[in-house]
Amino acid sequence: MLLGVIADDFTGASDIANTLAKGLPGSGGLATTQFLGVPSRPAAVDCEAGVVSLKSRSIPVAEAVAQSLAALAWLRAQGCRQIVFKYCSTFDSTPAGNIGPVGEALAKALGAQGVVACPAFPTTGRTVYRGHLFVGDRLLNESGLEHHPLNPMTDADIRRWLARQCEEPVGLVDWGTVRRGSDAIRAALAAAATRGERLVIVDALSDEDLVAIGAASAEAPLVTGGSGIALGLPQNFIAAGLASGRRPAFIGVGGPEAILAGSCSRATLAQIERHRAGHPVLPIDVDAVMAGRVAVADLVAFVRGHAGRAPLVFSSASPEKVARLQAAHGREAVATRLDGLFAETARALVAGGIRRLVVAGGETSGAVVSALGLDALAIGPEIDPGVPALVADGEKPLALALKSGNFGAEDFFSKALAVLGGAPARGEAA
Ligand SMILES: Nc1ncnc2c1ncn2[C@@H]1O[C@H](COP(=O)(O)OP(=O)(O)O)[C@@H](O)[C@H]1O
Ligand SMILES: O=C(O)[C@@H](O)C(=O)COP(=O)(O)O
Repeated sequence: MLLGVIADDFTGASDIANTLAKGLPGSGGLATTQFLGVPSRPAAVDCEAGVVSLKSRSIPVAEAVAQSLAALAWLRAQGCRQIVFKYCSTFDSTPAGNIGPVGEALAKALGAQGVVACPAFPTTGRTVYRGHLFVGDRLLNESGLEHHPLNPMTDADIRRWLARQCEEPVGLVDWGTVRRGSDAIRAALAAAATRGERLVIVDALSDEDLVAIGAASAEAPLVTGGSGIALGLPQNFIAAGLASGRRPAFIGVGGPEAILAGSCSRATLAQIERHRAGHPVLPIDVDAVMAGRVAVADLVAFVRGHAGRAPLVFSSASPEKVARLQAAHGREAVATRLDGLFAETARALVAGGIRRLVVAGGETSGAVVSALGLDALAIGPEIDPGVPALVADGEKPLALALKSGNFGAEDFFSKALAVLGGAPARGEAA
């Protein structure tokens, strides 16, 4: 394995796996596998990039650090020459962590200083300018992310936000330097390292900026960021003759389908509205769940009763409703209960024959995929930016889409089911 990624949630892991598998147009990507948790056995010999998916974004700092270091140890044992720490393009974290502590721990373990920290993902509207993160034309803290159920993002100055999580000074490479290209970026990172800056926010406004940052990082033991930070990395290995850039063929999976949504993001709410116009949907009554009046069997019965019509079950709700539910039942308690409900429902559905499963939400996807007991996923074509089709091999293959809350066009759900079934994806000839 050439490149190892430690991702702090499962949707984020498939997002960066997609970037690495795709590579740059014309030059190809790396043969990439998404692992679910730290594997207990070696990777296949033909795996060039391995993405270890953790569920470490919103857990206590010490646990996140320990899990990330365990992932690092496994990736190094597979021979990785470079490590990426993947976090959210909207920098989801609390002032207590976990991006800073995990980033610093990995950097110390690898002896790295002046480490890139760049969540930019311009295709989905995330850009970084003078250390401030924008979502579209809004600052992060006015983008809707300030209402996130677990990690409300209330400061767009991510250098300041990261510094609150870090023990060591946080640097900045501004866009004026980035636009001068990879040599200038490399020199600025080296200067940051000599000043004792362990993590360095790097501005990026476009894919060209990210490719330049990737080229500047060819020899870096560690880079950190959103999936955009991986845009230029496969090319470093291909240019060095270490990888071929060829992509394995994707074979879709037919059979019964279900959609589960626990994300409360704006994008997911809009996708639910679009889907409910033509398909059966079951909104979950969260108060009833908390009172024990709604259970797995109710959700499973709904999906089975609407087989073949792309049934959707969702707990997603507006910020006002989420705030009311959290005040009534407790933030953690609601999230734990709902994540558990989706996980058990998915397990029952797959045991009952579901072969195509779409899940919306990072925490939700982590809970679902963990419950399914899968250990590795092959990366298929991109459904929408940041969301690939995934296939778990086995006696009966299972096709999955794990959608980050904020990703995907309004017609995402039905499009995802079609691509999982083998229909042509974005940019592919019919
Ligand atoms: N109606 C609701 N009220 C409160 N919390 C909810 C509700 N629905 C889902 N949640 C919780 O909110 C969290 C959403 O996070 P996640 O699944 O990561 O979505 P996203 O990808 O949008 O961040 C989950 O832990 C989920 O259980
Ligand atoms: O970087 C991103 O935006 C995504 O890959 C991601 O991590 C999103 O997380 P969720 O919104 O929790 O799915």
